Order: sequence, then structure tokens, then C-alpha cells
Amino acid sequence: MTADPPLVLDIDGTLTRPEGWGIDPRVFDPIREWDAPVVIATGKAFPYPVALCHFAGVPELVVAENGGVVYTGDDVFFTADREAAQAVAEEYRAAGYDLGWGREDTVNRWRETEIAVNLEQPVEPLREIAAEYGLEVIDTGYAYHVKDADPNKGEGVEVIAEHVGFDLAEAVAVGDSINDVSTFQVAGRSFAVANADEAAKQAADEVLEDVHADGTLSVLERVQGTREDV
Ligand SMILES: O=C(O)COP(=O)(O)O
Ligand SMILES: [Mg+2]
Repeated sequence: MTADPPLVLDIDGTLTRPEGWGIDPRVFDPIREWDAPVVIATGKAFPYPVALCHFAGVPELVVAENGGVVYTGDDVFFTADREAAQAVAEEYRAAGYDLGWGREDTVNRWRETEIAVNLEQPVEPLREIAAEYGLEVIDTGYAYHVKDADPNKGEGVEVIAEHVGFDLAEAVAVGDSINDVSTFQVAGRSFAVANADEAAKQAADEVLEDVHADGTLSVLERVQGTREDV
């Protein structure tokens, strides 16, 4: 017997339309019909991947905020808090900069363990202030994230796999950036889409020929039904 391998999917750069923005609607059916757990592991704030699972019609298995928030479907775990990142944001603003998301800032409004800054904002002062607070700044290609260096997506994925009861050695991960490196390290097979950054390409078992959802859909077609331990 064969079945589908568990999946670990990033959102931005991975499920996005080939032009780079917005979820590609072609990913919804394969995700909904996938015959194994699908974990969404993202740098986005918690409500976004929850909503994606909800609208895709799959159980909510979510790593959000680059590992800061983990939801197993039963329990939510926080592996960092927002306090230090918030202090960095305030000092950055006091120095005359802006997070770059407008007055109501829906990017950070529900963010619980880190702060995201628009890529159009100056990063050097942000890095300097973050370093004073012992935090790191990572560039996902979609935002700068001011975060505790410890939490990462991979550890969150491990928590979910253990809770749900699947073997990560059987899992297939797809991603596009430095925040997917830890996921690639814990999943049995890892794929970087063609638009991935150097860190993700180096860490992946394979770099795909196609960008964004085109790359991801090519992996899903390839690995569907390839799990042989059932
Ligand atoms: O929030 C970001 O900057 C990137 O999100 P992603 O991890 O889903 O690609
Ligand atoms: Mg991404």
C-alpha cells in the first residue's frame, strides 16, 4: 500500500502566484484532498495560517511567526514573547522610522512573539536596535522579522508531528527562504522553489525548476502516493 506523505508548506514565496503575491488558487484542491497531515509553517501572524487552513478546508496544523506560535489542533504553544521585539519597534519609531504597514498595521496587530517590518524601511538601524535587545532580524523576502533567535519553524513542526503522530522522516517540505531552513532540516525530503533565497536553496535536498506555486504544485504531483510504509 502507498499513501501521501505528510506535507510541510510555507506560504509566502511557496503557495503564492508565480508573480509573487496572493495565494495561487490552484493549491487549494490538492491541499484539501491530500491524504495525510498538511502543516502550514509560516512567518505570518497566527490568524493568517489558521484562516488559510479554514478556507482550504483542512485541520488547523500551524506553525506561525517563524516558530513563535505552534498550534497542534488541540493546544497552542508560545515559544517566545513579543516584549523585546515591541521595545525594538518602539525605539525604531522613536528614531524616526516607521514599521511601514499603515496606521492600523494588520501585519503586527495579532502578532504575539515578534514584530515584522516592511522591506521598504531601512534595515540597518533596525538591526542595530535589535542587537541591543539580543534579537535577530531575518529577511524572508516578504518582510524583516525582529525575533528571538531561538524559536524556529522546524522545532514547531516537530511538536506538531509528535502530537498528531506522523513520522517527519516521511514528510515533504517546500519553502522559499531562510526561515524554511529549519523545516528542511527536520523533514525527510525538502524542496526549494526556484525563487528561493540562497539559504533555502543550500539547505534543500532539491531546488525546483519552477517558481512559487508552480514549483510547489510540481512537487505535490511528484510525491503524491509515494509513502510506502502503510
Ligand atoms: O511572513 C513572512 O515574511 C514570510 O511568510 P512565509 O514564512 O509564509 O513565507
Ligand atoms: Mg516563504
